[in-house]
Amino acid sequence: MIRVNRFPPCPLPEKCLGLGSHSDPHALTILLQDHVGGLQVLKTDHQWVGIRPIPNSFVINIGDTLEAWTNGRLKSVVHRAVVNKEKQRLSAAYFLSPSSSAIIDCPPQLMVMESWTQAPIQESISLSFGKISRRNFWFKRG
Ligand SMILES: O=C(O)CCC(=O)C(=O)O
Ligand SMILES: [Fe+2]
Repeated sequence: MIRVNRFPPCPLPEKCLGLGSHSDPHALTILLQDHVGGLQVLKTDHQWVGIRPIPNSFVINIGDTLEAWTNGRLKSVVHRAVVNKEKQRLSAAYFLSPSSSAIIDCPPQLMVMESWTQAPIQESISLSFGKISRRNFWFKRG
C-alpha cells in the first residue's frame, strides 16, 4: 500500500501537526519526503528529532509487525510530521506487510527473556490488516 501525504502550509505551525504521533502498524515503511522536511522521530530520551531530507534518498522505518516478529529486538519507531509556515510539504509512504491472513511467529531463538530488556515474550499474532498495533499483540511473561 502506498499513501501520499500533502501537508498544506499552516500559519500557526506550533499549534498544529500534519500527522500526529504514531508508529506504523506494518512491517517496514519506505518513505520519500520532499525537500521541505517535517518528519520527526521520538528518541528513547523522549525528545523529538527532525529527520533532515537527503535528496534522492528514502527513510526506512521499522513498523509494529517487525517489532513483534523479532520479539522487540527491532523497535517500531514513533514518529510524526510537523507542518511548515510557508511551504506545502509532500511525502509518500510505501508500507510493506505480510498477507492479511499471515500468522507472525517469532523465531524460537528470539523467544528468550533477556534481563536487559525485560521484554515480554511474544507467542504469535494474527494479522488483521489495518488493525494490528502494539496493543493487539499477544504477550506471555517468561
Ligand atoms: O510525512 C511523513 O514524513 C511521515 C508520513 C507517515 O508517517 C505516514 O504516512 O505514516
Ligand atoms: Fe507513519
